Amino acid sequence: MMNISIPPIRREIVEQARTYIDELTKPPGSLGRLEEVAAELAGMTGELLPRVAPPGVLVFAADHGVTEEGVSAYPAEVTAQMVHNFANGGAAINVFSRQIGALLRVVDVGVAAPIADGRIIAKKVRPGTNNFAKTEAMTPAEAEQALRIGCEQAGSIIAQGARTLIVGEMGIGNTTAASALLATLTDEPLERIVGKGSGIDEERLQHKRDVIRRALTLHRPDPAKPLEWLAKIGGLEIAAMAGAMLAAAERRIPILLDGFICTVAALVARQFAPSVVDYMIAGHRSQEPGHSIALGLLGKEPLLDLHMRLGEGSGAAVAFPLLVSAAAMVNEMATFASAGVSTTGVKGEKE
Ligand SMILES: Cc1cc2ncn([C@H]3O[C@H](COP(=O)(O)O)[C@@H](O)[C@H]3O)c2cc1C
Ligand SMILES: O=C(O)c1cccnc1
Repeated sequence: MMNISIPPIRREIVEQARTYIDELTKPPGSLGRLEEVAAELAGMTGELLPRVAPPGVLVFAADHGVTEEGVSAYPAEVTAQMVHNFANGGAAINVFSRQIGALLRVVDVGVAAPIADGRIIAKKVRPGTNNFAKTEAMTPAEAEQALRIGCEQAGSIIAQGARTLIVGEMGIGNTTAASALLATLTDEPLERIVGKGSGIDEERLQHKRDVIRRALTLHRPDPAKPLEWLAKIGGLEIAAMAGAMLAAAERRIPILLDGFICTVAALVARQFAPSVVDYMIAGHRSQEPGHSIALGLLGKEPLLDLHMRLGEGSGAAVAFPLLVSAAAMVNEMATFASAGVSTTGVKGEKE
């Protein structure tokens, strides 16, 4: 098994940051959630004055055998087609990555079709998973290999200078895998967990739930055995995403979460090392209904709710400028003392 060692959050730095933030030239608490985010970033990085840029964006791509059950609005070929689109810079995550000055890498961990493009990192564990409605998606060894690839890619983008990690995905059918994983972590019924993903109609949605129900009955997956759990009903990109998050937390690098699939990958990471959650900030709330359930399990309140439902890391990338604002506030604002601003309000009216 993997050897994961995550340092604890620096609680004393969180406290120091809170005290310092109250000394900045503003009524205490008036920058709201940004103040909390700044203190959290300080505790994660161990720096009273944290820096979050540049962000590193890792997009992991893989295919899902379960697509043969007709669970997505799009054919499985779209995964490979979108990988080429990523290489050419034309996808949403390319646009938002450029906007935020991110280091962006796209990694093939299991696309079914051959990808021969020097701009895509070639780490194919296998060409897509098996249909988990019929058999195990992959072997535990393959799940572990994908996890390790995620770890390595995060380690390398961080070594390249990334100070925040955003993890995205591309994989037609992956809302089915993510929903199946989530269903084993909660008592919520499939009616509340499983959504329309890329946009299926009501009839196909019923079918998607049936497929997941069948798979859960077949495999009886146990999240307490995370590699087997991932192997039975997971996905290669989901495993790689979880691995990347674990590696970021090991290096005190804040993780900015994207939507449904990313948040389920965060829950997967937690099954390997619970304290990884301390290094996560939820970027946004996706429209996929299971996302709110997954966020609830993680205990995270998202920064944004823009009615997005894309994945790729897009929601996290759009939320990233809020981390920049939080860090800039502590790095650049004057204190009452340095600016010569009076801290004493009218008696009884301060705060
Ligand atoms: C063109 C296109 C671009 C995407 N980018 C992300 N996804 C998102 O949709 C897929 C999951 O939805 P489902 O489980 O319904 O297949 C994933 O690839 C996810 O990243 C896309 C989907 C499409 C069609
Ligand atoms: O929230 C997500 O990550 C998501 C939702 C729908 C389709 N693909 C991804």
